[in-house]
Amino acid sequence: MSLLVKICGLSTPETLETALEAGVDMVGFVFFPPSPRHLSLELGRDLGRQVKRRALKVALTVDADNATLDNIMDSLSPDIFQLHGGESVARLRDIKQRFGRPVMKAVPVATAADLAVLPGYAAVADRILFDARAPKDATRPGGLGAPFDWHLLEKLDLKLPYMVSGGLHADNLTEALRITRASGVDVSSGVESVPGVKDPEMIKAFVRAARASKDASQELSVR
Ligand SMILES: O=C(O)c1ccccc1NCC(=O)[C@H](O)[C@H](O)COP(=O)(O)O
Repeated sequence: MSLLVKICGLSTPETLETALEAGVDMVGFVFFPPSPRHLSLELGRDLGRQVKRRALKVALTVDADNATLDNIMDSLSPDIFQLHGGESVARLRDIKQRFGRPVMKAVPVATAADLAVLPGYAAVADRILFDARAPKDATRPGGLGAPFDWHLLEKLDLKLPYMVSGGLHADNLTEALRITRASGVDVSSGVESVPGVKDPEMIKAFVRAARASKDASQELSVR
C-alpha cells in the first residue's frame, strides 16, 4: 500500500495548490484560534472548495464543541476530523455518530506509558496519529516541530492504520518510517519558513522524500 502523505496547517490558496499539485493525499486545516495556522470559517470554505476532491480534507480541532464542529461541517465539509485535544473515547463515538465522518485521533507521545490509551481509542477511531507530546506550558498541543522517540513505536502491534508526525522534515522522514512502520506521515512545521508560513519548495521536497521513502526503507530492511 502506498504511503499516505498529509500536509497540515495549510492557510493560503498558493501553498494549498502546491501541496495538491505535489500529489499529497490529505490536506489539513487548523481550526484552533491560538494557532498561527488557524483559519476563519470563510477561509476554510474557500480553501475547501479549491481542493476539488484532489485530496482528502482534514479538519483539525482541539476539544471543539458541537456548535464549532457544525460550523466547520458547513464551511469546509471535511472528509475526516483530526481530534487533537483530550477527547475521550465516548466523545469520539459521539462525533462519529453525529457528523458521519471518520475520525483520526492524535495521541501525544513522550513515554511508553502514553500508549496505554490505544486499546480504548482503537475501538472507535478510524486512524491514529502519533505526535510528540507538547510541553505543559505550550500554547497548542501540536504543530510545534518537535519529534518524539520513534523507538517507542518499534514494537507496536496496532490493528488500526496509523500515521506519524511531530518534527518531521524531508531529511528525517525515511528514518521515522523505518522505525515506526507507519502507513503515513504528517508535517506542518517542517515545511514552513516560520511558524504559520508554508514554503512551497519545502512542501515539494517533503512530498518527494516521502514518495522515495518507501523504496529506501525496503532497501534498508533487506540489507
Ligand atoms: O498546527 C497547529 O498549530 C496545531 C494546533 C493545535 C493542535 C495541533 C496542531 N498541529 C498539528 C499538526 O500540524 C500535525 O498534526 C503534527 O502535530 C505535526 O506538527 P509539526 O511537528 O509542526 O510538523
